[in-house]
Amino acid sequence: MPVFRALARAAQQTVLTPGCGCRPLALAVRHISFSPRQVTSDASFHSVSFSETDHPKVLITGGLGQLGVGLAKLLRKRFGKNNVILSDIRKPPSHVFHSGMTGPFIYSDILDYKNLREIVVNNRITWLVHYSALLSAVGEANVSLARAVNITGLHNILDIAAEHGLRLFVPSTIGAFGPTSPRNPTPDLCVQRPRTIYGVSKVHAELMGEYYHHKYGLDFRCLRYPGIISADSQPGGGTTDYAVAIFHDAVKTGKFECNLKPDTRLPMMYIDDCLRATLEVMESPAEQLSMRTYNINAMSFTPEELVAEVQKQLPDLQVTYNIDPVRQAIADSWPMNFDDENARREWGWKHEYDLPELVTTMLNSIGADSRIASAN
Ligand SMILES: NC(=O)c1ccc[n+]([C@@H]2O[C@H](COP(=O)([O-])OP(=O)(O)OC[C@H]3O[C@@H](n4cnc5c(N)ncnc54)[C@H](O)[C@@H]3O)[C@@H](O)[C@H]2O)c1
Ligand SMILES: C[C@@H](O)[C@H](N)C(=O)O
Repeated sequence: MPVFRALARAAQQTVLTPGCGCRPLALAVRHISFSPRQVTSDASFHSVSFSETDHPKVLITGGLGQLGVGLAKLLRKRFGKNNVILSDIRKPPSHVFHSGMTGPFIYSDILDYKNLREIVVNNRITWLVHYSALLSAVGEANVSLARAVNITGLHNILDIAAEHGLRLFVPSTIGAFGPTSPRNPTPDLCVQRPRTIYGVSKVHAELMGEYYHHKYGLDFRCLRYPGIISADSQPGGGTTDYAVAIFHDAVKTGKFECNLKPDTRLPMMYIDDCLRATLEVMESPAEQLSMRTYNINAMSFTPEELVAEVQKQLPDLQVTYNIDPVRQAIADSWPMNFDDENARREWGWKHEYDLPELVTTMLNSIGADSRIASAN
């Protein structure tokens, strides 16, 4: 048996404790002995091949967060509902779980390497969208968990993707930049010295993905998302969450308490643009991509500019400010405007929602939802 297959087999026997990610020795053994390039170049090991015309079989990790269900919906429309598997460690709401309506959901902890591999093999996965993460504010409140999920979890994902020849999407963020980066605008390539565990883990993800691409040929693709604004799903504990909360509070109570200063400028995007960008970069021919990590942007605003736009439609909205020092310090270190000209030029990125369009869409959607709720 060739040495690399013996090593790969030994690697397969390394089982990580679910939810723990704290067995450095086991990890070290796997990472020293396991070489994705050797395994993927072994045709008998990497036995399943797909023709160009096959639909991808997609696994989304961390799929019950703000973005995953929306992405699954978009991809299922495109590739068929059974070709997109949503996974998470949380219990799915019934409309997500009942596959007759939507598509498959399974439990998957990204810290459990063996379970991840089983899912990829048993379902013949070809694309992996890795959404599991702890966001900026939650990460600062629980650094060791953020380190495990965002860094150890990413290592598992990279190895699985390289081992099975997957196309891998990992989102990065405006939070991958820090106070020494140019902030207005922030280009794709510049100093990246973030001051949060979230930002550090995302720079690590960008660099590891690019390294695996160059060293092992991994088809790694990454977009740095701005703050994402959605009506149907709640944000998971980030610095930009205020820009979602304002719409719900404005419709339900007519009052909003903002946790960032009125002049804090951050790049933002409506969820439909974000998910479409993700599909577009995943479908782009490799020769169109001169880089593996791109900034994308749509708009940039401050709380007071957002409030003014919402008040055009809800003039009675009352806003107060009660600053959260943790979130404010994070926001003050992040880009104010994002330069995404490489994405626009190379693979045709174009946003559809600007600030007025965003506000109208959010208020219509939340207003309609609450009218339906009160009628019921
Ligand atoms: N939402 C945004 O504004 C935004 C902006 C930039 C980048 N991103 C990135 O996009 C991705 C998705 O973001 P989101 O807003 O949906 O995040 P979210 O916090 O709403 O959801 C993350 C999901 O990860 C899951 N998760 C946590 N630990 C896990 C584990 N051990 N195994 C499997 N799943 C686990 C959680 O249960 C949760 O459902 C993240 O990587 C995030 O960094 C999001
Ligand atoms: C910007 C993004 O990464 C996330 N919404 C956060 O604030 O943490």
